[in-house]
Formats: sequence, structure tokens, C-alpha cells
Amino acid sequence: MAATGAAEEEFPDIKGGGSLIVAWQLKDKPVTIVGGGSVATSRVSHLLAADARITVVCPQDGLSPELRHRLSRSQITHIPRPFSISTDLPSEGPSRPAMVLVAIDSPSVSTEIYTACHALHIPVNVADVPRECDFYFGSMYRDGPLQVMVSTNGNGPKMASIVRKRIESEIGDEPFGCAIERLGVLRAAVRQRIPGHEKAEMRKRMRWVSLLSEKWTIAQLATLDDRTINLVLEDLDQDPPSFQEIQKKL
Ligand SMILES: C[C@@]1(CC(=O)O)c2cc3[nH]c(cc4nc(cc5[nH]c(cc(n2)[C@H]1CCC(=O)O)[C@@](C)(CC(=O)O)[C@@H]5CCC(=O)O)C(CC(=O)O)=C4CCC(=O)O)c(CCC(=O)O)c3CC(=O)O
Ligand SMILES: NC(=O)C1=CN([C@@H]2O[C@H](COP(=O)(O)OP(=O)(O)OC[C@H]3O[C@@H](n4cnc5c(N)ncnc54)[C@H](O)[C@@H]3O)[C@@H](O)[C@H]2O)C=CC1
Repeated sequence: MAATGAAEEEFPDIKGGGSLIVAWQLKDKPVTIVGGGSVATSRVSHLLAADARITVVCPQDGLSPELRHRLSRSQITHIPRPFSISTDLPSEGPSRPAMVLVAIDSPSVSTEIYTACHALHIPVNVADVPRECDFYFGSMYRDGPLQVMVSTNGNGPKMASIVRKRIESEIGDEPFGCAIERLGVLRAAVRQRIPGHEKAEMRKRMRWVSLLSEKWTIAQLATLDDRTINLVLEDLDQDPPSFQEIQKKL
């Protein structure tokens, strides 16, 4: 059909009012957290899981017990004083934060920090102040490399937490995290055996991994150790073997 002739109803209507959920890669990037209370502590957990380089700025007596523990294990850097816009927000250089998270109990100071970040084009989140957020946090479920984030786009944070718990209980004990971690290892091995970036090679890899992901259950994928991966990958010209076929070879 001609590109211009497509009828309007062929394309879905898109309702706005949402946000773009992405998996932001922060490994080794500097992130600054202002405040050391319970909200800051929860932000630190999420950032540690993302391997970010974390600096917490707050007076010595504001650091929560958990953050003191993380500091003693060198998981975070602590600057023990109130946040200073002129010192703690370098506009360039390796210390320029990739992201700033504000979790303090002073709305006016929060606004000043937000304004300074905004001027420097540094993405910022001020806990609980939607108009001072370039992005919102969501309710997180995590199992190894698997992450599920629920967002209500500011409409009902508590409801986000309720939906996340529903997902958590639906997943139950199924070892998704382990299965996905093992699939990651297997995919790397497939790329070694069928290297190359030609369309045909990519198609072959992608088709093969997709078929295996569907053919094996989550519990079966979770059993893939290095030895079974070698057996599974024995003949990549054939469709993937079943779990039972591999069991017979062991
Ligand atoms: C916009 C956003 C900005 C941001 O902070 O990033 C924001 C804003 C506000 N939160 C408020 C209240 C509460 N927030 C929570 C809890 C969470 N809040 C989180 C995110 C977000 N909160 C972002 C939107 C996310 C979304 O909509 O999906 C969660 C998901 C993630 C996290 O923060 O880690 C975490 C649950 C984590 C979990 O349990 O899994 C609870 C429940 C509780 O504490 O148990 C309550 C009370 C009940 C209620 O109001 O629902 C208020 C009103 C304050 C007031 O009334 O004064 C505002 C301001 C406003 O709405 O104007
Ligand atoms: N505690 C909670 O459950 C929730 C809190 N919030 C909001 O998040 C914000 C933070 O909450 P909490 O972590 O509970 O607060 P908190 O009162 O436990 O901690 C505040 C922290 O900010 C530090 N601080 C204050 N002024 C500072 C400055 N100028 N520079 C650097 N650090 C400074 C303090 O030393 C302390 O570490 C508040 O605005 C609160 O309204 C939102 C949702 C839930």
C-alpha cells in the first residue's frame, strides 16, 4: 500500500500523560545524594544495585545507621556538611554528577538545589516534589538482573507499591533472576560461536536464543551450568534441544 494512503484507523491512537521508562546505565558514574535520612537510604540501595559512584552530602549527625554501615564498607563517599551549590555542583570535570537526588526536610533548600541543577542540565529528583523532578522513582521488584518498575506517574505512589507486591506474589518462588543470569552467560557463548554482525548471523543467533527461551521453563533455564551450556550449544544449525534431551546426555 502507498505510504500516503494508509487509513487513519490502521494506526493505534496513543494516549499521552505517561513517561518514558528506561533502564538508565549508571555504572561508575558519579551520583550525588543530598540528605542522609530514610529516603536517601532507599535511594542509595537502588544506586548501589546500579553500580553508581555515590556521594552523600549531609551533616555528620544526619547519616542513617545503614548509610554509616555503607560508608564503613566504602560503598559510598560522605561529605559531612550541608550541601553547597558552589562546591558540590561542579559544572564540568569528572565530579560533575550524572544525576542529583535530593531527600532533605527543607523545601526551600530543595528548590535552590533543583534550580541550580536545572541550570546545569543535570537530571534531578526532589523526593515528593513532582514539579522539581526530571524523573520519578517507582516501586521496584528486583531479582538478580531482573528488574520490574511500577510507576503510576505521580497519581498514586502507594498504589505503585500495591501493584509491585501483586507482581511479586505472582512470580512467587520461580527463579527468574537465576534463569536470566544463566541465559546471559549462554547468549555470550552463542555470540562467540556465531560471531559477526551480518544480518544472517544476527537472525540466526536471535532466532535460536528466542526458541530456547520459549522451549525451556524458567526452572529448567535456571539449571544451566557451564557444562550443560556446552551440551545445549553443540549444534547451533539445529533448533535448540529440549531440557529432557540434555538430561539424557548428562
Ligand atoms: C512523584 C513521586 C516523586 C518521587 O519521589 O520520585 C512521588 C511523590 C509523592 N509521594 C507522596 C506520598 C507517598 N509516597 C509513597 C511511597 C513511594 N513514593 C514513590 C515515588 C514517588 N513519589 C514518585 C511518583 C511515583 C508514582 O506515582 O508511581 C515510590 C513509588 C518510590 C520511591 O520513592 O522509592 C515509593 C513506594 C515504594 C515502595 O513501597 O515500593 C507513599 C507510601 C509509603 O510511604 O508507604 C506515600 C503516601 C501514600 C500516597 O500518597 O500514595 C506524595 C504526597 C506527600 C504528601 O501528601 O504530602 C508525593 C507528592 C505528590 O504526590 O505531590
Ligand atoms: N520518611 C518518609 O517516609 C518519607 C519522607 N518523604 C520526604 O522526603 C524528604 C526526606 O525524608 P527523610 O529521608 O525521611 O528525612 P529525614 O528527616 O530522615 O532526613 C533528612 C536528611 O536531610 C539532611 N539535611 C537537611 N538539610 C540538609 C542540607 N541543607 N544539606 C544536606 N543535608 C541536609 C539531614 O541531615 C538528614 O540526613 C522529606 O522532604 C520528606 O517530606 C517522603 C516520603 C516518605
